[in-house]
Amino acid sequence: MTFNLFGNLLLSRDLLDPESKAGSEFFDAMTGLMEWSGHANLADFFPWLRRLDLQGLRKKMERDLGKAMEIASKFVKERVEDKKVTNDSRKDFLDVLLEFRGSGKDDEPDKLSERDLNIFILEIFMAGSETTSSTIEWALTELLCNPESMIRVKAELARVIRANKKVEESDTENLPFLQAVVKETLRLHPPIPFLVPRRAIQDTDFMGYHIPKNTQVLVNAWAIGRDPDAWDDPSCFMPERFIGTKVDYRGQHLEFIPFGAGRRICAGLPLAHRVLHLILGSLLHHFDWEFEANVNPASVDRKDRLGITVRKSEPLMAVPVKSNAV
Ligand code: HEM
Repeated sequence: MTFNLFGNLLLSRDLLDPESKAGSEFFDAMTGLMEWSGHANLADFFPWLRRLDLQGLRKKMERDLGKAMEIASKFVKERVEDKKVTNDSRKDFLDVLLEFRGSGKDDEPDKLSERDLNIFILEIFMAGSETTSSTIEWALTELLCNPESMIRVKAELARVIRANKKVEESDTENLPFLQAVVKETLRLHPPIPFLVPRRAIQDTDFMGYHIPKNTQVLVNAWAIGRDPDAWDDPSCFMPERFIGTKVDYRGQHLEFIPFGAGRRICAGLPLAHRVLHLILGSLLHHFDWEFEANVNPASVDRKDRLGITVRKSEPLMAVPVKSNAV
């Protein structure tokens, strides 16, 4: 669902249209890219193995990256041709990239090269789609395992969203418990648990540790979100812990950094904030949810799977039932 959402936002394309061969090939190549780029690689521990590519990861990356770049490039070329013959005033993200004009001085180009355009497109899909869908999957899993929170969030939606109405972006500010559910999900299940790796640019002494120049440093946002010095009952799903506090994920509260903090904080945070509440709110408002037969809170799989993002190891199989509230 989020892949399709970004397809529409970036390219005005329905990428999961079963009729679209390019859409499904692009989806497969991007899914592969996300899988291989997050896979544990022996060469990271034993750099002399790099040339051998024992796990075949480089080969698979090159194959899927090549395919994804080729399809993205086709989408861009089609748009450039379309713009010559149509007078469509609608603007999506690709139009904005195509119309970008820089100073051409220092490091700023006068316009984006075809390669940069393709990389922008791939980066947004990689950074935005799995992170968002994994958060929604975990939120539903936690709510199904914690029926009191499920009842409370659905009651809030039924009260705030008028009958027969859809959830709108502008409703989010009136849904404090839904916001608390999203925060609590990201506290327990940050999709990028070690953020993006940093490299020390000089020898550094920090809190009694010596960090030599060029050391790769990982920030463990997962452990920070479960630190018992910062959180009561850290492993329990309790959205109400955020009610009445100002703690949020915009990089000001360092005990809670699922989007990172500082100058490299997630560039898509404002979009993710909107999309997460809109999708989760809509799914909860319009449907009641149940586990599939033979699954219950005690038996549901709660393991993580490592890729470029961390997501549920076994996909959640939940059953939607049309809600009586709407
Ligand atoms: C639940 C949703 C998301 C989460 C949890 C998330 C999390 C993150 C994290 C942890 C980082 C690295 C920050 C750091 O190392 O300090 C990051 C970077 C980034 N994210 Fe997100 N992200 C999400 C959604 C999105 C979306 C929807 C987009 C774009 C449409 C996006 C675009 C980016 C980009 C471009 C970067 C790189 C920024 C840079 O290096 O300057 N993200 N994100």
